Formats: sequence, structure tokens, C-alpha cells
Amino acid sequence: MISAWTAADVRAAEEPLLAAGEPLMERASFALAVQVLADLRARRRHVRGARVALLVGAGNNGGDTLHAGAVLARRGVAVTAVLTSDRVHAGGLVALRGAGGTVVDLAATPERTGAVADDAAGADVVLDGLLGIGARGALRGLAGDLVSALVSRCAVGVKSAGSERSEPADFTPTAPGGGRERERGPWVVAVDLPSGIGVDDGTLPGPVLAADRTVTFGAAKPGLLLPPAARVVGAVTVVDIGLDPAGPPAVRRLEPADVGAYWPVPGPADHKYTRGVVGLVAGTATYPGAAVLAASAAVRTGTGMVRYRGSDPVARAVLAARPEVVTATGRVQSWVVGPGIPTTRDRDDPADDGQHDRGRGGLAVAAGNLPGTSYGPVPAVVDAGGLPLLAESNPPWFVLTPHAGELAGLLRSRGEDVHRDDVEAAPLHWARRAHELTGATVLLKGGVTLVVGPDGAWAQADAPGWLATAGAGDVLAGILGTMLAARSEEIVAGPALAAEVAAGAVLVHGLAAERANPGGPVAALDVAAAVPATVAGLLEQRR
Ligand SMILES: NC(=O)C1=CN([C@@H]2O[C@H](COP(=O)(O)OP(=O)(O)OC[C@H]3O[C@@H](n4cnc5c(N)ncnc54)[C@H](O)[C@@H]3O)[C@@H](O)[C@H]2O)[C@@H](O)CC1
Ligand SMILES: [K+]
Repeated sequence: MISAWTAADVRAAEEPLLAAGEPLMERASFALAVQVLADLRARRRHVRGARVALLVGAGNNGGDTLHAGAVLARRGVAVTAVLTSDRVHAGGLVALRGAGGTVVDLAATPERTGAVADDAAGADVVLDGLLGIGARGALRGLAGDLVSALVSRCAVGVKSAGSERSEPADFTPTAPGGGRERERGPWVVAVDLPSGIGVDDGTLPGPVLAADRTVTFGAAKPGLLLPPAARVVGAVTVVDIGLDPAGPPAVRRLEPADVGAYWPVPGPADHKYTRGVVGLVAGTATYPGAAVLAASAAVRTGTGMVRYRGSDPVARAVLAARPEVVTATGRVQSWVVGPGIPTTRDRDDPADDGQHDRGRGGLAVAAGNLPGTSYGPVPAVVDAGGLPLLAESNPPWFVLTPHAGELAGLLRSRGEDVHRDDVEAAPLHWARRAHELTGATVLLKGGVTLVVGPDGAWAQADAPGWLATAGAGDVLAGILGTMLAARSEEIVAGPALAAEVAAGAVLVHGLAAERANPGGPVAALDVAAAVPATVAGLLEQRR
């Protein structure tokens, strides 16, 4: 698991160590230099004679960068530091000069910004040390001008909020689809974080130079995991400088071993009710495919049984694809409500096929609101057309699975003035708001998928871009339904677990998409078909 702490938590963890005289900056800068040397060796055979440009801001982030530059200069690298402030880290500057580095005082000659950017764009490596955890808002002044000038010369970066073009984030350099996309320009290493991202919320309030690698100190920061900033961090290397942040992390990311470790493996005494039964209200005559996809995914993820609820023609299509599915009513350990049913609340909608009433029934049982039945409360997945069926207040063992547009609609129905673009610009904020307003766990689908529950946030970046295809959400709903059903009682007793299980479902969905056709296009049904081998692969890791 990757855990990220806020800037305030990192500072609090640094304080006692700094007071004790621990050389944190030396540790950070030396590790940074070692990583840059490794990157240089990987990219060009000789380190000696390579050109490295340092972008240096006013704070300790610039200090780290200058000290790392000094180490590089002593190894024969031609290092040029571009100072964007007249008060840069004094010790770092002395060290760099002492090691033979060149200094360009851009603060004294701001009219040279274009020429300096040209020069930096021709370097082998650029170290972005303009801002670290002291960042407040969009990159301003000379630092902002320099980054804007470099972005326009390097073909990839974020010119302004929402217009980023870069590779998806992952903590491994070989992420699915995560090859280098920069068409030209230097290898960019962000120091602690790409300058100008929202450190704690992952927003992109202004210009940012997209990194190929981020070397971060002490612990990951939320902005490195969260969308949209996660797209501009490149491969992330966390350097241990001896910090031990207190309290729970602000954002977490599950890794495959975490999901493999808690996957329930059936034993000899298990039967379909101990493994978990999924009740599925999905699909209409207009969208029968959603029911087929969700049912296939639920079956393929290893459910005890799927009970399908819908009109006869759709049920026939589901049974033709998955004869394991039953249509009889009975005990259910998680409900999946909404894939392929209309997003209107109108009971008379002829396209509704009766699914809204079936969905309301399932959700009432899941919430524990039908005292006459012994089948609730149980977890539920509420997707697409299920979202308008939600009550004012919902239990946290309900997992809502909107994309950005659906989340904006849900929030508007609860009095917020918000649109899809707003959600995409600040997904953590709006997913948290939706959790507060509905009471439910919120899984916000996207290139990086967020899950917000009572116990904090999760950000998963497992999926290749190819997964953005029709039906992928229906498959996720089926995978999640099975995973919730398998731990139904545990989740109702401790609903914070719903978010972790939901993050695990996102991971399985993403890995299955990659397995379905590594490096190429995938179809939703093929993702479902790849789930059994994906799960076997996760279990293999725990042996
Ligand atoms: N505290 C420590 O001893 C350690 C700190 N470390 C480094 O220090 C960094 C934090 O250092 P600082 O607290 O000095 O903060 P930063 O280096 O992030 O910079 C803060 C400075 O940037 C300016 N600034 C803030 N927002 C701006 C914006 N939007 N546009 C332009 N300028 C802006 C501020 O006026 C301030 O002078 C970490 O990210 C890390 O790189 C590491 O060396 C590890 C140890
Ligand atoms: K930085």
C-alpha cells in the first residue's frame, strides 16, 4: 500500500528531527542526485559531460535542488542553476558554486526568461525545484513565467488548469500505457513534487511542468496520487529520510499484494451463501448489454450466485451469456442497482421496464429499512440509473459509482452549483462533498479512480487508458458486487471497509483490462473474461 500524508503532517513529522539536528536536506538531496545519476546513465552512456538545468525557487525545495546539483557537478555533470528568486537557499548556493556549477540569476534579469527556457529545454535533465510542500496556489511570478515558457518548448505539460497532456501516474516506471510521451525536450525530474500542483488536493491551479519522475521525500504527498495532478508526476520514487508521520494517511493506494492478501479463498465448508450472493438490478430492453456485462463480471469474480432482477427478455439475454445466473428471488448479500437503467426518477418512464421499482426494493433491503425481511442490511453498489433512487441519507456500506458528470448531477440534486468540469478539476473535494451529503461511500470513476468513505480517501491508477470504453463501468459494478457480497456482514459491522474493498475492485478491474489485451484496445466483456486469471495472479503473490 502506498500512503500519502498532507504537507502539515509531513512538517509535523520533520519538526522533532530537525530540532535534533538530523541532516534531512542532506539525505534528501543526496538521494535525489543518486536517482538523477541513475536516470542519466540509463538515458546516455556517460554521466560526465551531461547537461542538467536546475530550476530553483525561494524555499528549501530549491535548497534540495542546489545541493543535489552540487553532487552532480562533482561527478562531472555540467550543472546550471536558474534562480527565480533573490532569496534562494544560501547553503545550497555556496555548495553548488563550490562544486563548479554555473548560476544564472534570472531574478535579476527577468527579460532573459525566454532565452533561459530555450537553454533549459536543451538540457539532458531538468530538475524542477521551484516549489515543494510550501506551495500556495498557482505558480506565480517569475517561476510561473519560466514554467510556462518551458512547457511551450517541451510539448508536454500543463499550460493552465485542465489542459494537461502527460502520461498516467504510477509508482512504477513501467505502468500500463505509462511510456514516455514527451515528444521532445529534457527528462524532467520533479523535486518532492511537480511545482504548482495542489500538494494536498491534487488540483492543477496553473502552469506545471509535467515530470517524467518525481523524487519525493519522507512520504508521498496526496497530490502525487490524486487526479488530475497524478497525471503529471511520472514515476514516483519515495526516499526514506527518517520521517514517521503520525496519524492516518490522507490518501492511500492499494497495490496488487494488498488485494491478494485479503481475497477470500473458499474452503471445504464453504457454499454459495458463505461466498456471497449478488442481487443484480440492471439492464432494460433498451440497454440489455449492461445486465449481461455486470452479471458476467460478478460471476467471473467468484460470486456464490447471481440473482438477476429484470424483465423477461433481458433475463433471457443474461441467461444465454451466463447460465449460472438465477432469476428466483431469495437471500442476497449485496445488491447492484443501476447499470443500464434510465437515470430519470420517473416511474412512468416506458423505458424503465419496472427496474426503478425493483431497484428501490433492493436498496430498501440493503439499507435495512424493511424490518419484515431477514435479508438486510447488506452492502450495495449504486450505479448510473440507481443514483436517482437514493434516499436523502444512506448508509456508508452503499458504494455509489458515478463518473464526473453523474457526480455533478447527484450534487446538483442536493443543492450544489457544480458541473462536470468542476468535478474534474477538483475531484477529491467533490467526492468528499458527495460522501458528506449522501452518507454513502463514493467511488468516482476516471483515469485515476477515487474512493471516499468514512475513513478517508483511496486513489487507484491501475487501468490502461484503453479501459475508457462502453460497458467498462457495468463490469466494475459486477466485480464490486461480488467483492462486497463476500464480506457482507463484516462491511455492515465496520463500513469503513467498504471503501477499501471498492478500491480493491478498481484495482482488479484495471489489472483485468491490462491482462485482457496488454498494450492494446480492450472490450468490456473481455475485461470480465480476464478477471479469473487476474484474481489467480493476485493470489499467487501471497504464496
Ligand atoms: N523542512 C526540511 O528541513 C526539509 C524540507 N525539505 C524540502 O523543503 C521543501 C519545503 O520547503 P519550504 O517550506 O521552504 O517551501 P518551498 O520550498 O515549497 O517554497 C516556499 C517558498 O515559495 C514561495 N511560494 C509559495 N507559493 C508560491 C507560488 N504559488 N508561486 C510562487 N512562489 C510561491 C513562498 O513565498 C516561499 O518562499 C520540501 O518540499 C522539500 O523539498 C527537504 O529538504 C527535507 C527536509
Ligand atoms: K518541486
